[in-house]
Amino acid sequence: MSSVPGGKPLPVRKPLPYRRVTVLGAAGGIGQPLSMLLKLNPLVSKLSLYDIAGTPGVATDLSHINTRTEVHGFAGDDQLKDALKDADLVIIPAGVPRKPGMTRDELFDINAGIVKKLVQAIAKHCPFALINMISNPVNSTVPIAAEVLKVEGTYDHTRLFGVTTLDVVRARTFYAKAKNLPIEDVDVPVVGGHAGKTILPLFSQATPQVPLSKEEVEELTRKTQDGGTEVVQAKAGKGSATLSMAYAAALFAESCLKAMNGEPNIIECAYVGSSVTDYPFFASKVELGKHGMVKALELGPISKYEQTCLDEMKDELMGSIDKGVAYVHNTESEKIIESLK
Ligand SMILES: NC(=O)c1ccc[n+]([C@@H]2O[C@H](COP(=O)([O-])OP(=O)(O)OC[C@H]3O[C@@H](n4cnc5c(N)ncnc54)[C@H](O)[C@@H]3O)[C@@H](O)[C@H]2O)c1
Ligand SMILES: O=C(O)C[C@H](O)C(=O)O
Repeated sequence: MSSVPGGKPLPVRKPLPYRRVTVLGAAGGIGQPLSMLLKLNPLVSKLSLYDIAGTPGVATDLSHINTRTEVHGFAGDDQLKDALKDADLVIIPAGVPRKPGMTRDELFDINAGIVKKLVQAIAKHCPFALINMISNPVNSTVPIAAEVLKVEGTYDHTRLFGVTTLDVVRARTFYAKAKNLPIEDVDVPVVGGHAGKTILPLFSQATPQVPLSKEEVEELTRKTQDGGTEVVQAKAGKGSATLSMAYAAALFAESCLKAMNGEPNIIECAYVGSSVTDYPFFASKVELGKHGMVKALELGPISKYEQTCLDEMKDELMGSIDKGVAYVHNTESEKIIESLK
């Protein structure tokens, strides 16, 4: 405590570490509300907002909010380098969203190129930053990012995360509602990946544990798996989940920052390179630390039904991973052939 002469002691706050967060795709449906939540987060000292256009406006708007976070807007290829400079954490919601009737995989052709280019820039300008990948199809965009980082020589699986927090947020909401539980006390791990049947909520490990019939488990699992599609249909051509996703991404980012700042026992579900299963990438609970993932946690005991779901996701999850890896290898080979012409 310090004090002014004759006055009350002034509280002395321990300064928070200086943390820089960059959002790539910040002018979009997720990017804008996510940037606002980050501007409200005292753990974020500097927020760099990047998009192909529109970010100076978003940044100026947010900069008038009286919180400690400094906000800067960057737009276009020429400013990508400055947007990434010294970033501790880069969040990527850049890319196109689904329309009704589409699968996430149908976004691959457009989003793969966007993600590749952005991750190449991260490798160059902030190689030690943690990456939170939101762009779909996450089951492929994370393997794409990993391969790009390998080509650039900066890959470390402990720094690359596919954001699957929205699946956890949905499973918590649906479970709490179905069983009339206090929602703030509820947790449900979600493992696998982030598309259709690769999304596997583990209700057998939900807390608090209340009995669920076979039908209830199947219904809650289906509802969680179809959560994204439900929003896409309700928005009827105007995009996919943006507000709940911004909330989920802000939660995950906050956990990354808390862990970076040395807070212990930070556990989140995320889609990461791990050896928890035979899949090279798999969503599971992970422990976060000062430099990213400390470890991916073992699955633990799961029910027979969950084991069947795990077995059934095999082709889809492996197919999406292989597709992402092949994309980088093919586009890199084409580049070499082109340069030899
Ligand atoms: N992981 C998840 O749980 C989850 C949840 C919801 C949405 N998503 C995905 O997030 C992505 C974004 O969704 P949205 O609703 O915000 O879409 P959107 O179209 O509203 O916004 C995307 C933004 O990305 C920008 N962009 C495009 N190319 C870019 C580039 N090269 N560099 C920087 N920015 C670029 C666009 O200009 C746009 O502002 C989609 O792929 C969507 O499927 C993932
Ligand atoms: O469903 C989508 O296309 C967006 C996102 O992956 C979601 O789960 O809401």
